[in-house]
Amino acid sequence: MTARVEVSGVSVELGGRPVLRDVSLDAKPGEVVGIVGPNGSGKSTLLRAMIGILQPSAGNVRIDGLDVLKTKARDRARILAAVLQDATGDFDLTVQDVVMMGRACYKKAFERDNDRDRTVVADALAAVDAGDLKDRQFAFLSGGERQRVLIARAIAQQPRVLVMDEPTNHLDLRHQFDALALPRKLGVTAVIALHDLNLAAHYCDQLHLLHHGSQVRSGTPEEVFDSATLAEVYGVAGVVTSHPVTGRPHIMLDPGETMNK
Ligand SMILES: Nc1ncnc2c1ncn2[C@@H]1O[C@H](COP(=O)(O)OP(=O)(O)OP(=O)(O)O)[C@@H](O)[C@H]1O
Repeated sequence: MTARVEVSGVSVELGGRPVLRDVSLDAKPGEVVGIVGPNGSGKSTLLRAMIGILQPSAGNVRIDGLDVLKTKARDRARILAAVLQDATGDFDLTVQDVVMMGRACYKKAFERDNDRDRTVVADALAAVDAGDLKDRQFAFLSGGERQRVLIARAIAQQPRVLVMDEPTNHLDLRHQFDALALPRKLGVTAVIALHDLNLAAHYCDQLHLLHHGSQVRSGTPEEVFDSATLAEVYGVAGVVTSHPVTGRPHIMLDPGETMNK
């Protein structure tokens, strides 16, 4: 099941300072939306505001018309799941237990896990190629293994919308591709913060480029990326070409030519 996501005029102040100003996006059901921008531009803040961890000073977030920020956490968790940056936690739990936490939003307090929960958890682990990790202690996993398990926990919520902050962190190449292909495979709408602009261009239907908390470009990858924008926002020299195999926009950077030289 999938959903429309509408972010309208969201602004956030942190420590008495505006860190996000008037950000809007509209994702049609099943779309993959990328949030890009340099360090500190407000990507994580936007995602945190979208999932109700941060209270925006203005604006609202709607999923199929439902005001996410006014929805009870438990109801919200059935609709929207998140994988946040380095939310590794030092759980003294097995991998299966951690992923089972994703089922909590469907249960009453102290309700036992049932066969359906176990099937959903096994499927979620298989979706991130982590089935063989299920009995391992979460705390002793490698960074990439942990990241995949946390993605599995989000999948186990069976959400309509998946919000992911740098999901490719710690992942090897194949698992990066798998993680970004996952929303389409599951048929959910996704909003994903990404640093790798080529991955963003490949996997996202629409991109929103943040700079100093403002939304400076929005549109398809073709519309958002050009040499002038790379120079202005990232301070790097590069050309935007077409990927010879996929035909998607592909950025070729000249690392020797940063604008800070
Ligand atoms: N609790 C806070 N109090 C004050 N300022 C904060 C707080 N949390 C974040 N900020 C600031 O808000 C700005 C946006 O941070 P945010 O984490 O959203 O950026 P980002 O685009 O996700 O960056 P990165 O690419 O480094 O992950 C930064 O300048 C950051 O220092």
